[in-house]
Parts: sequence; structure tokens; C-alpha cells
Amino acid sequence: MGEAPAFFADSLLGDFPNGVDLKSEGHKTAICIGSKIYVIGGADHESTAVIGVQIFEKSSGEWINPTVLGTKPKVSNGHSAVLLNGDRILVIKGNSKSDGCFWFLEVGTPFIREQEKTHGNEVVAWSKGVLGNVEKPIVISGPSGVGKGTLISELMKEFPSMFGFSVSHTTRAPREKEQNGFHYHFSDRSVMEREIKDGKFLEFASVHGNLYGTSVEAVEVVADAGKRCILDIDVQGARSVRASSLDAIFIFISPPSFEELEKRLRARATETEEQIQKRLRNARAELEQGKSSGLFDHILVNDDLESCYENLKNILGLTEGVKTAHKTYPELVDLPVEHLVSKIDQKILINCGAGEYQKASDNMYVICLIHFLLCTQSILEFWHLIPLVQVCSGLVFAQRRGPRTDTRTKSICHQSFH
Ligand SMILES: Nc1ncnc2c1ncn2[C@@H]1O[C@H](COP(=O)(O)OP(=O)(O)OP(=O)(O)O)[C@@H](O)[C@H]1O
Ligand SMILES: Nc1nc2c(ncn2[C@@H]2O[C@H](COP(=O)(O)O)[C@@H](O)[C@H]2O)c(=O)[nH]1
Repeated sequence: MGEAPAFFADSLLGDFPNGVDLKSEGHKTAICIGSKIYVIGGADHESTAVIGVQIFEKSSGEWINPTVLGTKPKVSNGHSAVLLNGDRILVIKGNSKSDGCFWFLEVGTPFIREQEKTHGNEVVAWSKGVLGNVEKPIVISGPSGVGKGTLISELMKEFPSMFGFSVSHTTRAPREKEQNGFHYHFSDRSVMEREIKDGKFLEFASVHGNLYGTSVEAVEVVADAGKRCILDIDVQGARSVRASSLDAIFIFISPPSFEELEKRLRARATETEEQIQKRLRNARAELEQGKSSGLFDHILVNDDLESCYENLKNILGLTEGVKTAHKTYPELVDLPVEHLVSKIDQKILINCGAGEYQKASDNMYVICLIHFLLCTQSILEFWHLIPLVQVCSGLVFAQRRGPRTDTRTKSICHQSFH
């Protein structure tokens, strides 16, 4: 439990407007959700370089230091906060460029509740907002044993509130530590065949003698959680997704050599010798298709795990200093520390105040909150355009980050497979 001055706690027990700026406390903001008050600002209890979060429990009068997941925003000399949908807080840092000032603090979503079970403590999660980018799902393919799952785990560990894994269905038997509903939905062949006929799957394929498939629901569950979806599927599945309406980024993971692939598959010790032979035979075909089909936007060679992971983050625009491609919206603006924020439906109005020779509207911005949608680009453009009609200067905002890449622009990081 944390400590706070008694007069501060007393002021939180009274009525106050959500998002109130507690200037006397060093520009902390307070957001009340049920019996909890989230106080944002000041230094984090672990590092003075990042914005801190504390929870004041009104019923007991206690302060809680939550487990804070995700990349935390650096401290600033002022911010505003507005509650979205009861379980997410939008934090707007003042005195910073508009591409670095929008942050989400997730506080009561299903993801957070799940994490609280694991941590046995209150949990909150930060994620950075990005202007004008639509987050496409990420399809990761490559031969068995190349390290797809390892790379995806790294990504989920570093950005827990940003990405969600699409849990596939399979008819293969579970491995020792695999959990139904988490690693896969393990299914009987007859049941899965019927569900395929019923149109339940976005894609499916027979892989190494078993059926594997991505249900539409698996992708929707991730989208509903406001996260960017990651699919770990084979090349046949990637081709089907490419042909579907799901607009995704396609990444092929290649091994440094065939010998290394075999070594990894054997060292994992999850397959019988017969299965290993089958997977290696299929790997040759997958490597050919991965290199030649023009299906993949990016090919990454997973030689050294750390550098491959860095390359993956570069592609996804997650490395500091990397510019994401094709940012079409809008020009960057400097948001002052003093600004007023209000929320109307899915739009956030930011009033930065008028200068001496300006109209009030000259310094008004509108953010349209766009969640990742399982739909075509044109519908997203439509969403973009609606708020721009009525405002003087358009700031369009997509929750969570992700580069807008040219589809089929091929980048090959590291050396190609030999
Ligand atoms: N760069 C690397 N260097 C050495 N070992 C690695 C590297 N990347 C992953 N591994 C190891 O290789 C093995 C296979 O990795 P992983 O299970 O992630 O492969 P995969 O592509 O997901 O396989 P599958 O398609 O069968 O699920 C694991 O034991 C993992 O620890
Ligand atoms: N087409 C699909 N392929 C999938 C799906 N889920 C996993 N996979 C691929 O299967 C192999 C083997 O996986 P393993 O867990 O048995 O080692 C691997 O290449 C996966 O990418 C899916 O839903 N559709």
C-alpha cells in the first residue's frame, strides 16, 4: 500500500469532476470509477522518469500501488485525463507533439481482470496512441520450429495490452503444457469439419496431418478487447487470409539454415521422430513458397533471436526513433499544457484556447477514437472523414499503434535463407 497526505485523500472523498487537475498535488489528475479513484501523475513508485499511477480505494481509504504493465509514458509537466467507456482512460500529455502525447491507461477491461488473477494485485496497463494509423492484424508464418511462437511470446510480454493472440482450433493432441482455450481450442475432427462447413472459420488448412483453423470469433475476441490481433498460421492459411477481407500485414519467418531448423525442432522435443520428419519435409515446401510467392510483405531471418525480435519491432513501428511509413493524418501540432478536454460519443474535443488574433475554433482539435475494425479500408476511411467535416483542424486517432505499410512492399531483414 502506498502513502499519501491525509488532506489529499480527504479531497478525493468529496465530489469532483472526472479528470480534475489536482494542481496543488503537482498536476495529478483523478478519475473515479466505482469505488476506485485512479490518480495519474507524479513519479512512478519504481522510476521517477515515468508517469505514476496510484489507486485510492474510497471504501477503505487505502492507497494501492498497482502492477503497471506496458510501456509507460515519460513524465511531463502536465496532462489531462478523460474516461472512455468506463474501463480505459485517455491521457493527453501537454507540451508535447501530437504524435507522442496520447496514451491509454487500461483499468477495468477483461484483459486487466485476467491479469489481476495472475498477479494477485490491482493491474493497469499503458499503451501509446498513434495518429492516423489503422492497426492491421499481423499474420506470422514460417516452417515449424523456426521460432514464430517464441517471437510472438516476446511481443506479448513486452506489449501486453497492445497485442492479442488469435487462438486457433486444431485437431492435433495437446502437448504437455498446452491449455485448451489458451494455446489452441483443441477439437475433434468431426466437430471441426462441421464447423468449417458452417462457415465458422476465416481460414483453415491441413497441416502436418492435422486440421488447423482461425475462427472468425478468435479474431473478433481480440478486436473487441481493443487489441491488435496476431495470427500464427501456416503458409496455406496466410494465402487464404490474403484472399479474405481481413487487411493484414504478412510476415514470413525463415531459419538461418535448414540444419538449424532441424536442430531447433529436435531440441524442442515436442514431436515424435516421424512427426519431425514430416514437419521437415513440409518445411522445404513452405520455405520455397515463403520466398517466391509475393504473398509476404516482410521476410525475417530468425538467426539471432534478439536481433530478429528487434527487426520485427521495427516492422511494426515499435522501436523508438523508427518512423512509421505513410502517416497520412494529420500535420503535427504542439499541445500546450493548459488545454480543456471533453468527450462526445467517440470523439474527444481538445480546446487549446485562442491566441490574441485567433478565433476560439482555431485551436480546437477533434480526435476520433477508432478501434481496430474487422472491415475493409473504405469503411475506415469513412470513419476518418465524418469528424473532419465539422472541425477546423482534424486530428484523427487510432487506438494502439501499428505502421501503415504498403501492402506487398517486400522488405527482407537480415540475410535471406541459404
Ligand atoms: N533464434 C533462435 N535461436 C535458437 N533457438 C531458437 C530461436 N528462436 C526460437 N528458438 C527455439 O526453437 C524452438 C522452436 O521455436 P518455436 O516453438 O517458437 O517455433 P514455431 O515456429 O512456433 O514452431 P511451430 O510452428 O511448430 O509451432 C524453441 O525451442 C525455441 O526456444
Ligand atoms: N492455417 C493455419 N495454420 C495454423 C493455425 N494454427 C497454427 N497453425 C500452424 O500449424 C503449424 C503447426 O503448429 P503446432 O502448434 O502444431 O506446432 C505451425 O506452422 C502453425 O503456424 C491456424 O489456425 N491455421
